[in-house]
Amino acid sequence: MSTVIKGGTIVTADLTYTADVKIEGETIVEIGRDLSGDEVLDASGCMVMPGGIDPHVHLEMPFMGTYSTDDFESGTRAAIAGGTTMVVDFCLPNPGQSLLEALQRWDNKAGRAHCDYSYHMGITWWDEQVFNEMKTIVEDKGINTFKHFMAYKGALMVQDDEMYASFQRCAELGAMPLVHAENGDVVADLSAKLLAAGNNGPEAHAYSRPPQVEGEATNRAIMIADMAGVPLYVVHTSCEDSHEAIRRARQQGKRVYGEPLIQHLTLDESEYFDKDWDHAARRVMSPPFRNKQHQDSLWAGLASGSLQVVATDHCAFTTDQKRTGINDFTKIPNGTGGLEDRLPMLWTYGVVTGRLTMNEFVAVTSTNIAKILNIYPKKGAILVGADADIVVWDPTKTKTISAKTQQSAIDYNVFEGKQVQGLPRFTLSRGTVSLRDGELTSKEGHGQFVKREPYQAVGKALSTWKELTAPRKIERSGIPASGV
Ligand SMILES: NC(=O)NCCC(=O)O
Ligand SMILES: [Zn+2]
Ligand SMILES: [Zn+2]
Repeated sequence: MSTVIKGGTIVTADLTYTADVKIEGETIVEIGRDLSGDEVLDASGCMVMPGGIDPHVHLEMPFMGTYSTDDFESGTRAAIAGGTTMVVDFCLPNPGQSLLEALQRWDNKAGRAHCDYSYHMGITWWDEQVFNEMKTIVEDKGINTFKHFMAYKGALMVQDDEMYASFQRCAELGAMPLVHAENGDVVADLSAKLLAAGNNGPEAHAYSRPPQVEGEATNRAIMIADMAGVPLYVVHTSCEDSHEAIRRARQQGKRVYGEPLIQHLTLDESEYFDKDWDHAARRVMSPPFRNKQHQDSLWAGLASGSLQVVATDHCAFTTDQKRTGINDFTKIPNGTGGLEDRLPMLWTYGVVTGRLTMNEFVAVTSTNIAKILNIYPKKGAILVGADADIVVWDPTKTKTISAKTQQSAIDYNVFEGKQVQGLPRFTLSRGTVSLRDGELTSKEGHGQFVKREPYQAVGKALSTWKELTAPRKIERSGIPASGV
């Protein structure tokens, strides 16, 4: 059975051209003019692009005494509806729990996925068992990224010595560390002071996490990664303070990547000042939304290449779950949704406004992260031999975002009322048409785990340089006799 996507404009991270795309089974087999096949999908007036890859989601995540409400079923259904064909979740062991045991738990949940998926493994505690299991995770389980939380003191947070040890282990294994970069000690202290002063509303969540806590932690993680000789990926980069650290590190030749979220690019801190408690609490996430200057910095980073990826950190809690923190902002579950809206929002606020080109759009929603995750060109590409993960994008199609029509299982949408221009006409997941003329046709359980190989090139370059520049003992002849 073959499918031909006909009459569209192929848009990749570096090329724009007119051609048809032929798919057999799960794979792109031909790109050219006047192709024929068993089924034809009309792409006239549309862009044919690699499906979106969201490298940062938390589906059914155990967090702050509850679980995020979107699971692998509803979350990946939302992904497909918005043109995203792969997500990367975070497997998070409980303190003291084996990484392999945690992985089993995540595998049990992910079997319901509508699109392909992978995991980052969380380093949430540290001892010899974790050190040993990291090797199995990389070499046998196909996971080459390890996440470290520098915030959430008393829960997921790791200390600097643990982070340094884990980063060195990543270097040995050809893996890459990720960081949630906020200074958790400062956040805890600011939170306690705000609460003691009676400042218990959702706006205090933002006050407790100023840009400095993110800038400091980003700098610290970058320096620790440099000393360990590993590349570093900084998740949810929300402000200039963190972006500046990443930009500077890259100018110095360090392999550091930054990931703004669609929420931080398009929503600002005024959301927390809303008189409606629910409105403000629904937008509580870490880091919090920032002001316009920080947003401008993130947009500039995407255009100039100092920031590489736009994600969602989709971690959706219902209003009822948010109300756990009604008298204490530190108990409001942290997280917002966005999986269905990432591509339409970025197209509308990025491409339609001229902040990004179409090719840059593809780069930051798909191709760059495929390269960073070491799955390119299987994913993130319109090339012969690549997986047929494709979005046929209609730039004239519009809608008003509303919780009433969304796939996500929660009862609101942080982008409620936003008019978007640019939506998928078709979404194909490994050759299967999963969204047809805007209607979902995807199947629960279609998604497969994507194995990721260790990093060869960057790992080798960094370890070679590290070895060349390592401190060496100076051999001396004629050492003077001791003066004693
Ligand atoms: N971001 C957020 O507030 N919740 C999800 C967990 C995390 O990424 O920190
Ligand atoms: Zn985080
Ligand atoms: Zn996250």
